[in-house]
Amino acid sequence: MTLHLDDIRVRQLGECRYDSPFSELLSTKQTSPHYVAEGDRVLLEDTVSMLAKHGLPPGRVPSFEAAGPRRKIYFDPARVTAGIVTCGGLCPGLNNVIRGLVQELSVHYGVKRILGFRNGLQGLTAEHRQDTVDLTPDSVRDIHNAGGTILGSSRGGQDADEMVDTLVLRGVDVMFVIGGDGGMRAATFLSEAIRARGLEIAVVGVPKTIDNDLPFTDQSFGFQSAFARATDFISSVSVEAAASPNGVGIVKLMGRHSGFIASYAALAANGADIVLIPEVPFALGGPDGLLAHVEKHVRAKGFVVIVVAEGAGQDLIEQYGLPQHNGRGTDASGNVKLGNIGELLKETINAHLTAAGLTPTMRYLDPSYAIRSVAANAYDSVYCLRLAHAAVHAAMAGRTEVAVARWRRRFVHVPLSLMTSRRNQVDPDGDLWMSVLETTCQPAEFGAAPDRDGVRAAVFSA
Ligand SMILES: Nc1ncnc2c1ncn2[C@@H]1O[C@H](COP(=O)(O)OP(=O)(O)OP(=O)(O)O)[C@@H](O)[C@H]1O
Ligand SMILES: O=P(O)(O)OC[C@H]1O[C@](O)(CO)[C@@H](O)[C@@H]1O
Ligand SMILES: [Mg+2]
Repeated sequence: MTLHLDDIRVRQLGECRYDSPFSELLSTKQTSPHYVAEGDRVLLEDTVSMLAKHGLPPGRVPSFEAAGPRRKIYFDPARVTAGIVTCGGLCPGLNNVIRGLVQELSVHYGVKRILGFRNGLQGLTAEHRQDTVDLTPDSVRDIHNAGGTILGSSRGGQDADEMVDTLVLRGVDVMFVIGGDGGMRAATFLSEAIRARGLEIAVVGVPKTIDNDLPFTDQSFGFQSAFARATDFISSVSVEAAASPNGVGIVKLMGRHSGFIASYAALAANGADIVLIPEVPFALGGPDGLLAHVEKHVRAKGFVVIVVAEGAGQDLIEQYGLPQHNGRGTDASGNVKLGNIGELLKETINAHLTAAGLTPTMRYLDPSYAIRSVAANAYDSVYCLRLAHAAVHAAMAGRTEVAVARWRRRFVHVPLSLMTSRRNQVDPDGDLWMSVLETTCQPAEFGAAPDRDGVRAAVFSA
């Protein structure tokens, strides 16, 4: 996907006429290696060859608006009501973001009224719109020590116009939507409905997802905490497998379409022999297939450790005739329900090794929600706080239809439409997957996987 400068421009509600509480602090600031001045921009691409390909002068090269406080702001803080909602699956750091938003809005900008909408976007429906929580620095003081979200979250569709009615009826001027790809999509539709009515309500997204499947952000918040927890399960399974006759350790980790958690956790544990992700199709049978490799490991060292992302090998489930493990339909948000690749691996490996005279000891763990319900670690806590600060600055400066993100280590404004324009996935030709291959010593491909080219084309055409 080729992006041009105009695709990356951020919408602004109007001229910034009020002095920002940060104007004095900003008076001497200019771009340095550690700061991007508000008039400067952050490059989309970061290699010489990618920049050269544009053949454009620096001012025309695709770049993001820098996040951060402005000298002048759009809203008069004394008259602002802010709204906050968390939606989709849980993610470490949701409470940290809520706390950061509330503190920044109250303490620095002097915003008096902050409404927390409950249970995701459901909280913005007509039925639930009055059931809000008043958020104050006192009420959020200790929430960052816990996982989950004090506001609750949910999946399921809502009508954009009904949500706009809620914002109008509750007097919300700036709305913060903390969500994943679905949440960012919903925020986009909400913004469009606001624009269609000519309302001056800023919508700012804070992208979250443990899957790290959102584009234009180095890593989504909570991802590090989640994969750190996942690492513990790989270590446990490795210990068990190594101590068992013909031990087979399998850990199935979240990651519907993107194998980042499986890849990073496997690198962190540095004990996996095989990592399977949705982006790299694989074959089970045949001389180079997965089963033959599993057997090789068990014969050579007595055990094998496999880390599998839940979205890996979905094409195999039907093919291997295990209908009980097939996915069925979609969830309330329209996300595809996946088949259980962990169960398929367990059954086929068990059958294969038994037939080969190596009756296995199966050690299978599916930590599932255990990795995303944890509190944010120290890294994510800092990250969440800084994202929250950036989101408040953006909203108060009248930026809208925008998400805040960290891009190439700088905080930037990304148009919401870009946040949902494609999915972030592990590139089988990229350096992360290369590190996985270097670490596990697994082959680049297991056998002649069905539709390898089709899967790759669909994933990496973006
Ligand atoms: N295309 C869409 N249009 C309008 N609303 C949507 C759309 N997709 C998702 N949403 C809404 O956004 C909310 C969150 O979406 P979803 O449940 O997919 O989680 P998410 O934000 O993608 O987070 P995660 O993937 O981390 O669990 C849901 O309430 C859902 O109805
Ligand atoms: O059961 P739920 O809440 O739909 O969550 C499961 C899904 O959510 C995700 O963690 C994304 O939030 C996926 O990796 C996972 O499949
Ligand atoms: Mg999602």
